[in-house]
Amino acid sequence: MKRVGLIGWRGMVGSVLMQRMQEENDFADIDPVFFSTSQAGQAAPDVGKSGVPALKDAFDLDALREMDVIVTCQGGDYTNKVFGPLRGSGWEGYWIDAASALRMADHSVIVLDPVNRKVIDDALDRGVKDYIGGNCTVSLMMLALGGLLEKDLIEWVSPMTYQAASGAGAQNMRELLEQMGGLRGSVAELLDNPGSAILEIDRKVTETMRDGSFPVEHFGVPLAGSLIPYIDKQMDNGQSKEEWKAQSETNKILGRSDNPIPIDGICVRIGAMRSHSQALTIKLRKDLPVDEIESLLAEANDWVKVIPNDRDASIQELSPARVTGTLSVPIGRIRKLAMGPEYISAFTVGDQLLWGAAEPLRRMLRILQEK
Ligand SMILES: NC(=O)C1=CN([C@@H]2O[C@H](COP(=O)(O)OP(=O)(O)OC[C@H]3O[C@@H](n4cnc5c(N)ncnc54)[C@H](OP(=O)(O)O)[C@@H]3O)[C@@H](O)[C@H]2O)C=CC1
Ligand SMILES: N[C@@H](CC(=O)OP(=O)(O)O)C(=O)O
Repeated sequence: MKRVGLIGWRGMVGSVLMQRMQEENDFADIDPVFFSTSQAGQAAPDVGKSGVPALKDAFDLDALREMDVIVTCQGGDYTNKVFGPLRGSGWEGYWIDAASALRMADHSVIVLDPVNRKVIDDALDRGVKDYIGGNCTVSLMMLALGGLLEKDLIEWVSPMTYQAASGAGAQNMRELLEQMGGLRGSVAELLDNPGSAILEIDRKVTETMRDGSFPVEHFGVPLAGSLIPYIDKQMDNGQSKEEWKAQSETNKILGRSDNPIPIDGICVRIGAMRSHSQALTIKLRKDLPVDEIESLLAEANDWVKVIPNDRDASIQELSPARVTGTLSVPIGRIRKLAMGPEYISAFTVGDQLLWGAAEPLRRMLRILQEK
Protein backbone atom coordinates (compact mmCIF):
# COMPACT_ATOMS: atom_id res chain seq x y z
CA MET A 1 0.00 0.00 0.00
CA LYS A 2 1.41 3.39 -0.97
CA ARG A 3 2.32 5.88 1.77
CA VAL A 4 0.55 9.07 0.74
CA GLY A 5 1.42 12.39 2.38
CA LEU A 6 -1.48 14.86 2.37
CA ILE A 7 -0.71 18.57 2.71
CA GLY A 8 -3.24 21.40 2.68
CA TRP A 9 -6.04 18.95 3.53
CA ARG A 10 -7.83 21.37 5.90
CA GLY A 11 -7.93 24.29 3.45
CA MET A 12 -10.85 24.90 1.14
CA VAL A 13 -9.60 22.84 -1.82
CA GLY A 14 -8.12 20.25 0.54
CA SER A 15 -11.41 19.82 2.43
CA VAL A 16 -13.24 19.15 -0.83
CA LEU A 17 -10.54 16.64 -1.75
CA MET A 18 -10.91 14.91 1.64
CA GLN A 19 -14.68 14.77 1.24
CA ARG A 20 -14.41 13.22 -2.22
CA MET A 21 -11.77 10.71 -1.07
CA GLN A 22 -14.07 9.61 1.75
CA GLU A 23 -17.09 9.37 -0.57
CA GLU A 24 -15.09 7.18 -2.96
CA ASN A 25 -13.48 5.13 -0.17
CA ASP A 26 -10.02 6.11 -1.43
CA PHE A 27 -8.44 5.94 2.04
CA ALA A 28 -9.03 2.16 2.14
CA ASP A 29 -6.33 1.68 -0.49
CA ILE A 30 -3.64 4.02 0.80
CA ASP A 31 -1.58 4.52 3.92
CA PRO A 32 -2.31 8.21 4.63
CA VAL A 33 0.03 10.55 6.51
CA PHE A 34 -1.24 14.07 7.20
CA PHE A 35 1.01 17.11 7.32
CA SER A 36 0.46 20.71 8.42
CA THR A 37 2.49 23.90 8.19
CA SER A 38 1.03 25.11 11.51
CA GLN A 39 -0.39 22.23 13.56
CA ALA A 40 2.30 19.53 13.65
CA GLY A 41 1.78 17.14 16.58
CA GLN A 42 -1.99 17.55 16.70
CA ALA A 43 -4.29 14.63 15.95
CA ALA A 44 -4.77 13.67 12.31
CA PRO A 45 -8.32 13.84 10.92
CA ASP A 46 -10.48 10.76 11.31
CA VAL A 47 -10.66 9.01 7.95
CA GLY A 48 -12.04 5.75 9.31
CA LYS A 49 -8.62 4.09 9.63
CA SER A 50 -6.54 3.19 12.65
CA GLY A 51 -2.81 3.79 12.91
CA VAL A 52 -2.79 7.17 11.18
CA PRO A 53 0.04 9.14 12.86
CA ALA A 54 -0.34 12.62 14.38
CA LEU A 55 0.14 15.57 12.02
CA LYS A 56 3.70 15.87 10.76
CA ASP A 57 5.51 19.11 9.98
CA ALA A 58 4.96 19.93 6.30
CA PHE A 59 8.45 21.51 6.12
CA ASP A 60 10.22 18.43 7.52
CA LEU A 61 12.02 17.07 4.45
CA ASP A 62 12.96 13.82 6.22
CA ALA A 63 9.30 13.09 6.96
CA LEU A 64 8.26 14.04 3.42
CA ARG A 65 10.97 11.84 1.94
CA GLU A 66 9.32 8.78 3.49
CA MET A 67 6.25 9.22 1.27
CA ASP A 68 5.69 7.33 -1.99
CA VAL A 69 3.25 10.03 -3.10
CA ILE A 70 2.67 13.59 -1.89
CA VAL A 71 -0.65 15.29 -2.59
CA THR A 72 -0.63 19.01 -1.83
CA CYS A 73 -3.39 21.61 -1.85
CA GLN A 74 -1.35 23.99 0.28
CA GLY A 75 -0.69 26.53 -2.47
CA GLY A 76 2.12 27.81 -4.66
CA ASP A 77 4.23 29.38 -1.90
CA TYR A 78 4.52 26.02 -0.18
CA THR A 79 5.35 24.26 -3.46
CA ASN A 80 8.01 26.84 -4.29
CA LYS A 81 9.59 26.43 -0.89
CA VAL A 82 9.56 22.63 -0.53
CA PHE A 83 9.53 20.95 -3.95
CA GLY A 84 13.06 21.97 -5.06
CA PRO A 85 14.86 20.98 -1.84
CA LEU A 86 12.85 17.74 -1.63
CA ARG A 87 13.75 16.66 -5.16
CA GLY A 88 17.27 18.00 -4.60
CA SER A 89 17.63 15.63 -1.66
CA GLY A 90 17.01 12.68 -3.99
CA TRP A 91 13.31 12.01 -3.32
CA GLU A 92 11.79 10.17 -6.29
CA GLY A 93 8.16 9.83 -5.23
CA TYR A 94 5.14 11.19 -7.08
CA TRP A 95 4.15 14.83 -6.48
CA ILE A 96 0.46 15.69 -7.07
CA ASP A 97 -0.29 19.41 -6.65
CA ALA A 98 -3.29 21.76 -6.95
CA ALA A 99 -1.16 24.91 -7.18
CA SER A 100 -0.14 26.53 -10.45
CA ALA A 101 3.56 26.82 -9.51
CA LEU A 102 4.80 23.75 -11.45
CA ARG A 103 2.09 23.53 -14.13
CA MET A 104 4.12 24.81 -17.03
CA ALA A 105 7.40 23.15 -15.97
CA ASP A 106 8.96 20.79 -18.54
CA HIS A 107 9.06 18.00 -15.97
CA SER A 108 5.33 18.14 -15.15
CA VAL A 109 2.06 17.00 -16.70
CA ILE A 110 -1.25 18.79 -16.12
CA VAL A 111 -3.82 16.16 -15.14
CA LEU A 112 -7.39 15.96 -16.39
CA ASP A 113 -7.71 12.26 -17.10
CA PRO A 114 -11.15 12.18 -18.79
CA VAL A 115 -9.52 14.40 -21.44
CA ASN A 116 -5.81 13.50 -21.36
CA ARG A 117 -5.47 10.00 -19.94
CA LYS A 118 -3.18 9.07 -22.82
CA VAL A 119 -0.85 12.01 -22.09
CA ILE A 120 -0.79 10.89 -18.43
CA ASP A 121 -0.12 7.23 -19.28
CA ASP A 122 2.67 8.17 -21.69
CA ALA A 123 4.22 10.37 -19.00
CA LEU A 124 4.03 7.58 -16.41
CA ASP A 125 5.76 5.24 -18.87
CA ARG A 126 8.49 7.86 -19.39
CA GLY A 127 9.01 8.10 -15.62
CA VAL A 128 7.48 11.56 -15.12
CA LYS A 129 6.86 12.08 -11.39
CA ASP A 130 5.10 15.48 -11.20
CA TYR A 131 1.34 15.67 -11.86
CA ILE A 132 -0.36 19.02 -11.43
CA GLY A 133 -4.07 19.95 -11.41
CA GLY A 134 -5.06 22.51 -14.04
CA ASN A 135 -6.56 25.94 -13.59
CA CYS A 136 -10.24 25.58 -12.67
CA THR A 137 -11.59 27.54 -15.65
CA VAL A 138 -9.42 25.59 -18.06
CA SER A 139 -10.31 22.16 -16.65
CA LEU A 140 -14.03 22.94 -16.66
CA MET A 141 -13.95 24.27 -20.23
CA MET A 142 -12.04 21.21 -21.43
CA LEU A 143 -14.41 18.75 -19.77
CA ALA A 144 -17.30 20.53 -21.45
CA LEU A 145 -15.63 20.63 -24.89
CA GLY A 146 -13.97 17.20 -24.64
CA GLY A 147 -15.91 15.74 -27.59
CA LEU A 148 -14.81 18.47 -30.00
CA LEU A 149 -11.23 18.59 -28.69
CA GLU A 150 -10.80 14.83 -29.00
CA LYS A 151 -11.70 14.95 -32.70
CA ASP A 152 -9.58 18.09 -33.26
CA LEU A 153 -12.63 19.98 -34.54
CA ILE A 154 -11.86 23.32 -32.88
CA GLU A 155 -9.91 26.00 -34.78
CA TRP A 156 -10.09 28.53 -31.92
CA VAL A 157 -12.12 29.43 -28.82
CA SER A 158 -12.86 32.73 -27.11
CA PRO A 159 -14.05 32.09 -23.54
CA MET A 160 -15.65 34.96 -21.65
CA THR A 161 -15.80 33.85 -18.03
CA TYR A 162 -18.07 34.51 -15.07
CA GLN A 163 -15.94 33.25 -12.18
CA ALA A 164 -17.09 32.61 -8.63
CA ALA A 165 -15.67 34.12 -5.44
CA SER A 166 -14.26 30.75 -4.28
CA GLY A 167 -11.55 30.99 -6.93
CA ALA A 168 -10.09 33.87 -4.96
CA GLY A 169 -10.16 31.91 -1.67
CA ALA A 170 -12.18 31.29 1.48
CA GLN A 171 -11.82 34.83 2.82
CA ASN A 172 -13.18 36.22 -0.44
CA MET A 173 -16.28 34.01 -0.21
CA ARG A 174 -16.90 35.41 3.25
CA GLU A 175 -16.35 38.94 2.02
CA LEU A 176 -18.84 38.49 -0.81
CA LEU A 177 -21.48 37.48 1.74
CA GLU A 178 -20.54 40.41 3.99
CA GLN A 179 -20.99 42.71 1.01
CA MET A 180 -24.34 41.16 0.11
CA GLY A 181 -25.52 41.51 3.70
CA GLY A 182 -24.26 45.10 3.85
CA LEU A 183 -26.22 46.06 0.74
CA ARG A 184 -29.38 44.38 1.98
CA GLY A 185 -29.01 45.96 5.41
CA SER A 186 -28.63 49.44 3.95
CA VAL A 187 -32.13 49.31 2.47
CA ALA A 188 -33.91 47.02 4.94
CA GLU A 189 -36.58 49.52 5.89
CA LEU A 190 -37.29 50.56 2.32
CA LEU A 191 -37.55 46.89 1.26
CA ASP A 192 -40.06 46.21 4.02
CA ASN A 193 -42.30 48.86 2.51
CA PRO A 194 -43.71 47.59 -0.84
CA GLY A 195 -44.61 51.17 -1.74
CA SER A 196 -41.04 52.54 -1.50
CA ALA A 197 -39.44 53.88 -4.67
CA ILE A 198 -37.03 51.48 -6.41
CA LEU A 199 -34.76 54.34 -7.47
CA GLU A 200 -34.38 55.38 -3.86
CA ILE A 201 -33.39 51.80 -3.00
CA ASP A 202 -30.93 51.81 -5.88
CA ARG A 203 -29.44 55.15 -4.82
CA LYS A 204 -28.84 53.90 -1.25
CA VAL A 205 -27.33 50.62 -2.44
CA THR A 206 -24.91 52.45 -4.73
CA GLU A 207 -24.02 54.88 -1.95
CA THR A 208 -23.32 51.94 0.40
CA MET A 209 -21.12 50.23 -2.18
CA ARG A 210 -19.07 53.39 -2.63
CA ASP A 211 -18.81 54.14 1.08
CA GLY A 212 -15.35 53.80 2.64
CA SER A 213 -16.72 51.42 5.27
CA PHE A 214 -17.94 48.85 2.71
CA PRO A 215 -15.95 45.59 3.25
CA VAL A 216 -13.46 45.32 0.35
CA GLU A 217 -10.31 44.16 2.15
CA HIS A 218 -9.95 40.99 0.04
CA PHE A 219 -11.42 41.90 -3.35
CA GLY A 220 -10.23 45.53 -3.27
CA VAL A 221 -13.53 46.69 -4.78
CA PRO A 222 -17.23 45.78 -4.44
CA LEU A 223 -18.24 42.46 -6.00
CA ALA A 224 -21.80 42.10 -4.64
CA GLY A 225 -24.06 44.13 -6.90
CA SER A 226 -21.08 44.66 -9.23
CA LEU A 227 -18.32 42.66 -10.97
CA ILE A 228 -14.53 42.64 -11.37
CA PRO A 229 -13.21 42.39 -14.94
CA TYR A 230 -9.70 41.21 -14.01
CA ILE A 231 -8.52 37.96 -12.39
CA ASP A 232 -5.00 37.09 -11.22
CA LYS A 233 -1.86 39.09 -12.00
CA GLN A 234 -1.31 41.66 -14.73
CA MET A 235 0.91 40.54 -17.59
CA ASP A 236 2.96 42.73 -19.96
CA ASN A 237 1.01 41.66 -23.09
CA GLY A 238 -2.31 43.03 -21.81
CA GLN A 239 -3.72 39.68 -20.75
CA SER A 240 -4.46 38.85 -17.14
CA LYS A 241 -2.61 35.75 -15.92
CA GLU A 242 -5.96 33.92 -15.73
CA GLU A 243 -6.57 34.72 -19.43
CA TRP A 244 -3.05 33.57 -20.34
CA LYS A 245 -3.66 30.19 -18.70
CA ALA A 246 -6.50 29.33 -21.11
CA GLN A 247 -4.32 28.73 -24.16
CA SER A 248 -1.11 27.65 -22.44
CA GLU A 249 -2.67 25.12 -20.10
CA THR A 250 -5.25 23.74 -22.54
CA ASN A 251 -2.60 22.96 -25.12
CA LYS A 252 -0.25 21.48 -22.54
CA ILE A 253 -3.09 19.26 -21.25
CA LEU A 254 -3.73 18.11 -24.82
CA GLY A 255 -0.03 17.54 -25.41
CA ARG A 256 -0.05 19.88 -28.41
CA SER A 257 2.06 22.82 -27.23
CA ASP A 258 3.92 22.92 -30.59
CA ASN A 259 0.66 23.24 -32.59
CA PRO A 260 -1.53 25.21 -30.18
CA ILE A 261 -5.23 25.92 -30.53
CA PRO A 262 -5.61 29.71 -30.01
CA ILE A 263 -7.76 30.33 -26.92
CA ASP A 264 -8.23 33.84 -25.60
CA GLY A 265 -10.93 35.90 -23.93
CA ILE A 266 -11.70 38.02 -20.88
CA CYS A 267 -11.95 36.61 -17.35
CA VAL A 268 -14.46 38.27 -15.03
CA ARG A 269 -15.22 37.71 -11.34
CA ILE A 270 -18.93 37.75 -10.51
CA GLY A 271 -20.88 37.28 -7.28
CA ALA A 272 -21.38 33.50 -7.56
CA MET A 273 -20.13 31.40 -4.65
CA ARG A 274 -18.21 28.40 -6.07
CA SER A 275 -19.18 27.58 -9.64
CA HIS A 276 -17.52 29.14 -12.64
CA SER A 277 -19.47 29.81 -15.83
CA GLN A 278 -18.14 30.67 -19.27
CA ALA A 279 -19.66 31.84 -22.54
CA LEU A 280 -17.72 30.34 -25.43
CA THR A 281 -17.42 31.56 -29.01
CA ILE A 282 -15.96 28.69 -31.03
CA LYS A 283 -14.71 28.52 -34.58
CA LEU A 284 -14.94 24.95 -35.80
CA ARG A 285 -12.63 23.55 -38.45
CA LYS A 286 -15.70 22.67 -40.53
CA ASP A 287 -19.45 23.26 -40.74
CA LEU A 288 -21.06 20.59 -38.54
CA PRO A 289 -24.79 20.30 -37.84
CA VAL A 290 -25.76 21.32 -34.29
CA ASP A 291 -27.17 17.87 -33.45
CA GLU A 292 -23.87 16.26 -34.43
CA ILE A 293 -21.97 18.74 -32.27
CA GLU A 294 -24.30 17.96 -29.36
CA SER A 295 -23.82 14.20 -29.76
CA LEU A 296 -20.04 14.51 -29.89
CA LEU A 297 -20.05 16.64 -26.74
CA ALA A 298 -22.49 14.41 -24.83
CA GLU A 299 -20.58 11.20 -25.56
CA ALA A 300 -17.14 12.42 -24.52
CA ASN A 301 -17.22 11.72 -20.78
CA ASP A 302 -19.55 10.80 -17.91
CA TRP A 303 -19.87 14.31 -16.47
CA VAL A 304 -20.67 16.58 -19.40
CA LYS A 305 -24.38 17.08 -19.96
CA VAL A 306 -25.76 18.75 -23.07
CA ILE A 307 -28.65 21.09 -22.31
CA PRO A 308 -31.09 21.82 -25.17
CA ASN A 309 -30.98 25.42 -26.35
CA ASP A 310 -34.37 26.41 -25.04
CA ARG A 311 -35.17 29.06 -22.48
CA ASP A 312 -36.54 26.95 -19.68
CA ALA A 313 -33.88 24.22 -19.82
CA SER A 314 -31.14 26.88 -20.01
CA ILE A 315 -32.23 28.85 -16.96
CA GLN A 316 -32.95 25.70 -14.94
CA GLU A 317 -29.77 23.78 -15.76
CA LEU A 318 -27.05 26.25 -16.68
CA SER A 319 -26.43 28.07 -13.42
CA PRO A 320 -24.10 27.99 -10.40
CA ALA A 321 -27.20 27.53 -8.21
CA ARG A 322 -27.92 24.26 -10.00
CA VAL A 323 -24.41 22.92 -10.44
CA THR A 324 -22.61 23.72 -7.17
CA GLY A 325 -21.69 20.66 -5.12
CA THR A 326 -22.04 18.30 -8.10
CA LEU A 327 -19.57 16.83 -10.58
CA SER A 328 -21.90 17.63 -13.46
CA VAL A 329 -20.57 19.94 -16.20
CA PRO A 330 -23.58 21.11 -18.24
CA ILE A 331 -23.06 22.82 -21.58
CA GLY A 332 -25.85 24.48 -23.53
CA ARG A 333 -26.84 27.56 -25.57
CA ILE A 334 -25.25 25.74 -28.51
CA ARG A 335 -26.22 27.42 -31.76
CA LYS A 336 -24.74 28.70 -34.99
CA LEU A 337 -23.66 32.33 -34.85
CA ALA A 338 -24.35 35.01 -37.44
CA MET A 339 -20.65 35.12 -38.39
CA GLY A 340 -20.91 31.93 -40.48
CA PRO A 341 -21.63 28.19 -40.34
CA GLU A 342 -18.37 27.29 -38.59
CA TYR A 343 -19.03 29.66 -35.70
CA ILE A 344 -20.96 28.41 -32.67
CA SER A 345 -21.79 29.68 -29.21
CA ALA A 346 -21.94 27.61 -26.01
CA PHE A 347 -22.37 28.27 -22.31
CA THR A 348 -21.02 25.97 -19.62
CA VAL A 349 -20.95 25.83 -15.81
CA GLY A 350 -18.94 23.74 -13.35
CA ASP A 351 -18.06 23.54 -9.67
CA GLN A 352 -14.59 25.04 -9.48
CA LEU A 353 -13.65 23.22 -6.27
CA LEU A 354 -14.67 19.76 -7.57
CA TRP A 355 -13.68 19.23 -11.23
CA GLY A 356 -11.97 22.63 -11.08
CA ALA A 357 -9.52 21.64 -8.34
CA ALA A 358 -9.91 18.52 -6.17
CA GLU A 359 -11.30 15.82 -8.47
CA PRO A 360 -8.42 15.62 -10.98
CA LEU A 361 -6.00 15.17 -8.05
CA ARG A 362 -7.83 12.28 -6.38
CA ARG A 363 -8.24 10.57 -9.75
CA MET A 364 -4.50 10.92 -10.40
CA LEU A 365 -3.85 9.24 -7.07
CA ARG A 366 -6.17 6.40 -8.20
CA ILE A 367 -4.29 6.09 -11.49
CA LEU A 368 -1.02 5.68 -9.57
CA GLN A 369 -2.59 2.92 -7.49
CA GLU A 370 -3.58 1.04 -10.65
CA LYS A 371 0.04 1.08 -11.84
N1 LIG B 1 -9.26 28.32 -4.28
C1 LIG B 1 -9.29 27.75 -5.45
O1 LIG B 1 -10.25 27.82 -6.16
C2 LIG B 1 -8.16 26.98 -6.00
C3 LIG B 1 -6.98 26.89 -5.34
N2 LIG B 1 -5.96 26.18 -5.85
C4 LIG B 1 -4.68 26.06 -5.14
O2 LIG B 1 -4.89 25.54 -3.85
C5 LIG B 1 -4.24 26.38 -2.91
C6 LIG B 1 -4.98 26.38 -1.61
O3 LIG B 1 -6.18 27.09 -1.80
P1 LIG B 1 -7.32 27.11 -0.70
O4 LIG B 1 -7.73 25.70 -0.39
O5 LIG B 1 -8.32 28.06 -1.18
O6 LIG B 1 -6.51 27.69 0.57
P2 LIG B 1 -6.93 27.87 2.07
O7 LIG B 1 -6.46 29.22 2.46
O8 LIG B 1 -8.34 27.49 2.33
O9 LIG B 1 -6.02 26.80 2.86
C7 LIG B 1 -4.62 26.77 2.76
C8 LIG B 1 -4.00 26.37 4.11
O10 LIG B 1 -4.23 27.40 5.09
C9 LIG B 1 -4.03 26.84 6.40
N3 LIG B 1 -5.05 27.35 7.31
C10 LIG B 1 -4.85 28.33 8.21
N4 LIG B 1 -5.97 28.61 8.89
C11 LIG B 1 -6.93 27.78 8.43
C12 LIG B 1 -8.30 27.60 8.73
N5 LIG B 1 -8.93 28.31 9.66
N6 LIG B 1 -8.99 26.68 8.04
C13 LIG B 1 -8.39 25.93 7.10
N7 LIG B 1 -7.10 26.06 6.76
C14 LIG B 1 -6.36 26.98 7.41
C15 LIG B 1 -4.05 25.33 6.23
O11 LIG B 1 -2.70 24.86 6.29
P3 LIG B 1 -2.02 24.27 7.61
O12 LIG B 1 -2.81 23.07 8.08
O13 LIG B 1 -0.68 23.90 7.12
O14 LIG B 1 -2.04 25.39 8.59
C16 LIG B 1 -4.57 25.17 4.80
O15 LIG B 1 -4.09 24.00 4.21
C17 LIG B 1 -4.15 27.76 -3.60
O16 LIG B 1 -3.09 28.50 -3.12
C18 LIG B 1 -3.99 27.39 -5.03
O17 LIG B 1 -2.63 27.22 -5.29
C19 LIG B 1 -6.12 25.52 -7.00
C20 LIG B 1 -7.27 25.55 -7.69
C21 LIG B 1 -8.39 26.29 -7.26
N1 LIG C 1 -7.51 31.87 -10.37
C1 LIG C 1 -8.66 31.02 -10.15
C2 LIG C 1 -8.45 30.07 -8.99
C3 LIG C 1 -7.12 29.43 -8.92
O1 LIG C 1 -6.65 29.07 -7.86
O2 LIG C 1 -6.46 29.28 -10.08
P1 LIG C 1 -5.00 28.66 -10.24
O3 LIG C 1 -5.05 27.27 -9.66
O4 LIG C 1 -4.72 28.66 -11.70
O5 LIG C 1 -4.05 29.56 -9.49
C4 LIG C 1 -9.88 31.87 -9.89
O6 LIG C 1 -9.68 32.92 -9.36
O7 LIG C 1 -10.99 31.51 -10.12
